[in-house]
Amino acid sequence: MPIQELAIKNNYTLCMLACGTMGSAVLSGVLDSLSSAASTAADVPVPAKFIACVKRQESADRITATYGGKVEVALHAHAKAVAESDVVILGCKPQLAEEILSSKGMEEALRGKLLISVLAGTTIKQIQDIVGNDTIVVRAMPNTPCKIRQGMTVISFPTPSSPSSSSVDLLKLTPSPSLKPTIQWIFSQIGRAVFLEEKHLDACTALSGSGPAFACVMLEAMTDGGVMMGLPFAVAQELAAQTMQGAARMVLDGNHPAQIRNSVSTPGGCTIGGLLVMEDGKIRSTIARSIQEATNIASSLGKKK
Ligand SMILES: NC(=O)C1=CN([C@@H]2O[C@H](COP(=O)(O)OP(=O)(O)OC[C@H]3O[C@@H](n4cnc5c(N)ncnc54)[C@H](OP(=O)(O)O)[C@@H]3O)[C@@H](O)[C@H]2O)C=CC1
Ligand SMILES: O=C(O)[C@@H]1CCC=N1
Repeated sequence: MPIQELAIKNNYTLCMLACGTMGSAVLSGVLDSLSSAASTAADVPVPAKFIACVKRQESADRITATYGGKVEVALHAHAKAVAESDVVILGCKPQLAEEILSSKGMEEALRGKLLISVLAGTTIKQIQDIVGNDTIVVRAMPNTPCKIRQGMTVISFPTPSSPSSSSVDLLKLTPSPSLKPTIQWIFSQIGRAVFLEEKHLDACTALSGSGPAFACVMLEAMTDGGVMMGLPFAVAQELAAQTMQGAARMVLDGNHPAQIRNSVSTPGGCTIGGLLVMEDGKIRSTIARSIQEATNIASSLGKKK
């Protein structure tokens, strides 16, 4: 069967090849969704067995303590774990991808498999060049709220517009559209998932991948303001977090953020006073430029130093 026609069967084995912060977030969210009755769509393949690959004993112990018997841990025999799997999520640091993917037996183990890379700044072409033409490679950019099933993931398939490759023909390696529901199932169990062209992934890495960190700076600053004005810390933090969540949900429900801002701003009132101070501090360009800077850095993360 040509690799482009790869189809994943139900009750497949999912391997987290490097299961740190992001790998564990995805794993936790998927396991949580499987344990809730409403999660499983009738005709989409779902995983039934899970393997987590890590390097250090303390990480193996952490995974065993967190997931118990639901997840098998592979400490050294990573190629064997991959060989026993159908779908592999690569979750290592970008600079370790080459070492891990070209380790002994890995190319053979990955043959005929679906490899989903969550690595920042590392292109499908770069990964495909390491693993060869017998593995389907797609990219996904999730974020840490996947852990509580409130994540945002952007998924990219190889397409003719992906950066071109010298040694592999990505057009020939464009997987069958029938794989999309399988991949979308994983990431839509743990939040929202959208497909976008790979050329957008560095910006998505900055906006939604790094975004929880940016949002938390804003949240901490709002909390500090409340504490400064005499609120107990825990109360201030709860108010800040719930307020950010509420405003974000209104936007996701279709309200325009400018409209929300206007509706809160009573003429001559306290909100407009606070907003003007924010504008004096150039908060908008500071935040937008942070995304710009993070995008630029993301685009360089997969490059050899
Ligand atoms: N953190 C985030 O919010 C996001 C991260 N990403 C991407 O996810 C990837 C991982 O990031 P993150 O989870 O934060 O990193 P972590 O450092 O938390 O996890 C990296 C994992 O790699 C494992 N590892 C290291 N060497 C090997 C090896 N030789 N074989 C197998 N596993 C190995 C480590 O094992 P051990 O624990 O034993 O050391 C660790 O579990 C990065 O490429 C990043 O760009 C993408 C979106 C968001
Ligand atoms: O900071 C990083 O490089 C990774 C990618 C997105 C979030 N964390």
